[in-house]
Amino acid sequence: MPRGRHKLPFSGKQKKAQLLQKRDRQKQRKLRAEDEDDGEDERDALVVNTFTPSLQLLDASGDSLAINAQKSGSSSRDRNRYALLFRRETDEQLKRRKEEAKNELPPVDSHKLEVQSEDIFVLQQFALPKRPPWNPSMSKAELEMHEQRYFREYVDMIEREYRSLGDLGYFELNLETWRQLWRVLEMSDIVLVIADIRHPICHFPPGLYEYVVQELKKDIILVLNKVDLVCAPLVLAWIDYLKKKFPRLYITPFASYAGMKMKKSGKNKGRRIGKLRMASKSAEGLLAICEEIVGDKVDLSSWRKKIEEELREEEEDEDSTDSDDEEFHPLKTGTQKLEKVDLSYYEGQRFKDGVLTIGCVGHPNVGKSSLLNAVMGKKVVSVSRTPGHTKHFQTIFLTKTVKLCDCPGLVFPSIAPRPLQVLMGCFPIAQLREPYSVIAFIAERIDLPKILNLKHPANEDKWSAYDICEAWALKRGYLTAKTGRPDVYRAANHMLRMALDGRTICLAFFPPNYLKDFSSKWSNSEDLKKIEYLQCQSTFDSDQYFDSFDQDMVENREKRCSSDDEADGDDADDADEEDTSESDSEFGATSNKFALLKLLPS
Ligand SMILES: Nc1nc2c(ncn2[C@@H]2O[C@H](COP(=O)(O)OP(=O)(O)OP(=O)(O)O)[C@@H](O)[C@H]2O)c(=O)[nH]1
Repeated sequence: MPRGRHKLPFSGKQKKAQLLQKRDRQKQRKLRAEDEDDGEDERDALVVNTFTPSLQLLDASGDSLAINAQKSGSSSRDRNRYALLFRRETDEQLKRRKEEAKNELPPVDSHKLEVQSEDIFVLQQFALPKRPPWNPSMSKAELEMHEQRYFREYVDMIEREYRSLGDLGYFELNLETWRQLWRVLEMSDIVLVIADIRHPICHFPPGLYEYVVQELKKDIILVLNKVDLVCAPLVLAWIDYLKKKFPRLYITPFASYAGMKMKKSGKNKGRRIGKLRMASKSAEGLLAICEEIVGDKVDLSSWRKKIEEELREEEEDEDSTDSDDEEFHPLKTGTQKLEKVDLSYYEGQRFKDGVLTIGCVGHPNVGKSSLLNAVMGKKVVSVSRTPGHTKHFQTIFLTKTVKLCDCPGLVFPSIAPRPLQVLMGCFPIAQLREPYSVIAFIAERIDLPKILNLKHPANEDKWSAYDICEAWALKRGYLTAKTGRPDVYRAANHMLRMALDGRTICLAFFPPNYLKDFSSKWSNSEDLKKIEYLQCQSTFDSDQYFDSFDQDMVENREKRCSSDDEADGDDADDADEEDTSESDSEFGATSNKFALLKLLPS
């Protein structure tokens, strides 16, 4: 036992009392989850109570909502300060949305999936609060006051300006988190914006691009992550759209889990089973862009060596039957050849000490931490399904000359509809008070009853979001303990987690004209193979996927979910559990049927 720590005497009676209390707490928690309304109230009370003085800056109106706040302990470092913080919705808004979820859904319309940047981001000049000017003579307290005043004005202005433009979505109200972004932007030589390929433009504020390129005069790379979740033509279409729209942007597709799942037998035997390994092909694409940007200013040979070693190892693992595989060259997605930007003004500080600093920024849950792990080839930062998991920026040396910096996710102001923001991972599902409108949002765009093979609870043809939840609750056997009715809240929650995960329910958006140009432009493109290679790296087994195309996939998923459920529990906190590298490994193979079959949503 460490010196100075003595075990306190603890009687059997006390132990019994403690166990009874624990059981009581568990019972209460279960009841709350069963009772929809009570559960929601409790969740709100919980998060609001965790406010700390540092967050009360924005809480004067009493309608802010802190997400993922940790309980303050006696520790002097208060972790609450890094909680996601959003404006709370009113009870009327929630009530109205709940009622609307009972309305009949319109027919599924694939054209609703085509979106452009302007649909989401307006008022580019206010894309983010920029660090206000300061000078070294300011004291720490003065600086903080100055930043707080500036930030309060920024928030007021955003709310004022957006009022006439449409519904302002959730956006980050926690100054501490924006400070983290400022710090990462300042220290980075290259800014890596990570976006989820299912809705890339929703994760990429044009104002951030302008700020980094024009004001900070730094290079910016957009990483389209999770490409294993969508079909390859869609990845190409997004790259094309984004390149045209943002000429100075470098873009690279990425699959953080491409190298994760290792087979125990067959073609990949000998792999490090269940362990995370480098997403080498994706990392190679990223390296190629960094080499183009830094030229001879930083020696990136150690990074290249690391990737080549990994590739060699992979090659050795490959069976001779793979010899017909084409040689892989990363997709060239550099910027259009434009004049080089004048970098002289910060050239002195650039690549400090011969080190390239790459800052990973982006919305919560887009996979920033996973990308870091995938580039490193091992688990160096923790990953979670719950948005807002990363609370403080972290730096990691990839090699002696390359430093990676993981910034906490934060939500930029936009007019993205709130249900979409939930699906983008900006708002933790466990904290939702009203999940039905998000189900409606999905069901208006993809055929949920068909995907989940649902039977209408009243044997009708027309569905409402509520019917879908009820049908899923019945299918899964989710019943409330009190009344034995279908537990629609729990069913909705479960479906939303599947949608976030993206394998069974995958709502992916398209760039303008994608549907029109699909056959002529995207489905036959020569670059498709390069994307497919990333998607299927190491583990692709076509038989496996084509055979299991039908309902099996949903059924298998369901089976896995039922066993998950015991671990999941009904409690909102469950979503906070960290994904272990073991559980992540299930992403190894591309498991979205649409991704592999190049299907369009029906
Ligand atoms: N299918 C798939 N899922 C991924 C990929 N990368 C990340 N994910 C999943 O996305 C979720 C979020 O990943 P994180 O790496 O924690 O995301 P983050 O951006 O660091 O999140 P914050 O901590 O909220 O800022 C996790 O459930 C990951 O398993 C990928 O390439 N493919």
